[in-house]
Amino acid sequence: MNAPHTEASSSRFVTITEAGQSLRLHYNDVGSGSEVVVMLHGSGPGASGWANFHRNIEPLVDAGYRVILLDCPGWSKSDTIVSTGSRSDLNARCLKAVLDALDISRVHIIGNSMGGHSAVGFALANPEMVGKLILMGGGTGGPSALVPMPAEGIKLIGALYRDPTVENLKRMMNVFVYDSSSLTEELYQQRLANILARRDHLENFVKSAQINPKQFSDYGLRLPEIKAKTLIIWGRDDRFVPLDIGLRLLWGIPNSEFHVFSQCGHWAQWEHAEVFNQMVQDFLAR
Ligand SMILES: O=C(O)/C=C/C(=O)/C=C/C=C(\O)C(=O)O
Repeated sequence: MNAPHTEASSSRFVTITEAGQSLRLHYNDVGSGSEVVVMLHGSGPGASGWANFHRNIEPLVDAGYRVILLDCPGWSKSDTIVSTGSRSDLNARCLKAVLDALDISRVHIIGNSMGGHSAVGFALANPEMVGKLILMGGGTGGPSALVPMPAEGIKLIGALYRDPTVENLKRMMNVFVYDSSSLTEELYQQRLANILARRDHLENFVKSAQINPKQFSDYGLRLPEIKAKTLIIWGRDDRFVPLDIGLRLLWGIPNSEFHVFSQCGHWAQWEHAEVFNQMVQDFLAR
């Protein structure tokens, strides 16, 4: 039996140029299939590709895919940045530069929250490079028709960025998932360590939001341009990016379908990992 892949054994760096500035970005590269799946993480403090998707990597690698988890600028071991424009477009440009550097011309993308916004930004800018899209709890910024914005979870993320204490982390994580009893002390400590390891990321996130509070583009009017088959997945109980944003994606993206988990918050790929993994494999294989 093969040894399981680890964060350390799959850890890689690549240097790209973004707006004339050199950026060293971290990614994990797992598996060796000819079809590539990129996973893009969310915007919470301490998030990373590995932290967001560790329950989803192995099944896809076992199914024959190469999985690339990009840590966006401003997260984890990637260089820090102040984002003054659209962070979704910034991440999309960085992903394009990374794929060019790795000589990869076509990918499927799984995006979680900010990662979903960035995946849509990438698909709009580089339609010929996208096979299929899987968007969870994200895909466009812009208003909810039902829930006052910013949603309660997003306000708690802001508080944690400004004041990174274990109390604020627990307050945020408590509304992050449907069943907070599934969150272990080990998970909290790991996440807090990730957060405190990069104070520069925290400061720059706060600075970015002060300069431009609308970090995530509203792609609403451009969604019909997306030709890629798209699977939209949401938690019914998402208190960060409300469910009706998923409906906006379904209305806008011509070739899309929508799956909603009950008893699920903002982390469908973690909270319902087994069903999620099977659904993703079936969708990619269709
Ligand atoms: O404000 C938005 O639209 C997006 C919010 C996020 O991307 C939040 C994501 C949080 C995580 O994925 C996390 O692991 O903390």
